[in-house]
Amino acid sequence: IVGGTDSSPGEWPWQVSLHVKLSRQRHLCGGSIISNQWILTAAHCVTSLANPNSWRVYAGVLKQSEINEDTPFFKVEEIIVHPQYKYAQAGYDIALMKLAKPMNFTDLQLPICLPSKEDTNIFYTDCWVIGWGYRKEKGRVQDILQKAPIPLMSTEECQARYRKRRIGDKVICAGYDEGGRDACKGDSGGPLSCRHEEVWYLVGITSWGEGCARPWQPGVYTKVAEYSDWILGKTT
Ligand SMILES: Cc1c(O)cccc1C(=O)Nc1cccc2ccc(C(=N)N)cc12
Repeated sequence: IVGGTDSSPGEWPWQVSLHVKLSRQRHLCGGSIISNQWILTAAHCVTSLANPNSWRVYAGVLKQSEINEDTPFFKVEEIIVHPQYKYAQAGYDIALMKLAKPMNFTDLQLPICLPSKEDTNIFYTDCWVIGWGYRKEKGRVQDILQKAPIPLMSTEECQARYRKRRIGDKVICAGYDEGGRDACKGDSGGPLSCRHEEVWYLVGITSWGEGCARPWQPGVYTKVAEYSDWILGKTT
């Protein structure tokens, strides 16, 4: 996250850290708890490593430094990538991870609500992007989970800023024209969370952007409301 601040314990209980363990282990992406056995993330996070056994899901953590060989994690039983995904900029950047065992919910690990597909007309005004990603383009993974408030942008405004790209209706953009606050590499797969009438909704999944926090280059997020049928079809 560029231009963010430290989160507090339990502030974002649906945020998970997705680690890959090969010879070494490291944080690759964020993800969101949507039920006791399912994590929603970005397809571009998992296509690099489709083998479920290489992944470790850490829930209820605030700092990466909390994670060591003794820290409990969830194994992944199954990874489902959207069938139309090719690469992030082309959309469909969404994937599901099924945990090998259902998790117990605690104050530090809880699910976030999915928006209903009809809610495409709610205008969210209290949205935040979170993650352990870079604080600048040539950065590195951060220790303390960062948060930043980000205003949503209309598809027309977003298309006007990304003239060389096709900004479809299955993505949602968020950012500041003056730049300075945005998601970045390492935040991918994490939630764009919006609070509406005291309830938090998973409005977007961090997907891509031209650089990070550049003026006139907003962040592009998978619009979760457009995938509720797909998600429910795969998880129920
Ligand atoms: C290509 C690249 C890097 O190599 C390092 C850092 C950023 C980038 C980059 O251009 N964009 C990005 C690469 C990977 C994930 C990203 C996630 C979010 C955003 C965002 N701005 N909301 C930009 C990303």
